[in-house]
Amino acid sequence: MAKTVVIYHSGYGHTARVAEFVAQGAKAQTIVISPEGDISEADWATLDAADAIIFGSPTYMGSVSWQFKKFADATSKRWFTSAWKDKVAGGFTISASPSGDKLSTVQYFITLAMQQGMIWVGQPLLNDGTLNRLGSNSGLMAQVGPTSPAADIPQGDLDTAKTYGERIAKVAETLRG
Ligand SMILES: Cc1cc2nc3c(=O)[nH]c(=O)nc-3n(C[C@H](O)[C@H](O)[C@H](O)COP(=O)(O)O)c2cc1C
Repeated sequence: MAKTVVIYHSGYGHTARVAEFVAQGAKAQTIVISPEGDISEADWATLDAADAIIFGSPTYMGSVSWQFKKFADATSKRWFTSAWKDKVAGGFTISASPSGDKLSTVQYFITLAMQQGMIWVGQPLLNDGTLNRLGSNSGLMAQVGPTSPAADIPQGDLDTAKTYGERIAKVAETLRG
């Protein structure tokens, strides 16, 4: 079975809740980027051994959090040896505003994946008002108001997250052959 890993940073628990559902769908192991923007050597080894990596970050000021960016910069060591080439990639974000410039965050994930020679998987679900409510096809987006706790993230967004995880795991399995 293909090995899928979800790696994310979450400042206040919202991204963590979405990550839970993505990981459930993908039957993935999760790695949490610390408040200092770090992961352990064992976590790096887990990522290196993965067939698929799914990136997650809240949208902060129209991009990934600085902790996620610190992790992304640290992946440059993998870039030098094309170590992550041909791994499957995906990404998810959450923000408070309906748009909130989440697309910039997803596009950053795509750039990171392309720099690493990975194979990006988008979000093909049509917006039916519940699933893919936000109508994002580039990657997974969720949204909940600025004063709402993670428990208030709409179930449709979480179901979409699960479906996205399932899709990435399926693509990874297919490519693995
Ligand atoms: C520093 C900071 C910057 C933020 N910038 C944005 C933003 O650009 N757009 C937006 O819609 N929400 C923004 N938010 C709201 C967060 O995206 C939102 O609360 C998200 O659910 C937080 O996820 P987390 O709990 O995983 O950190 C910002 C929040 C913080 C703390």
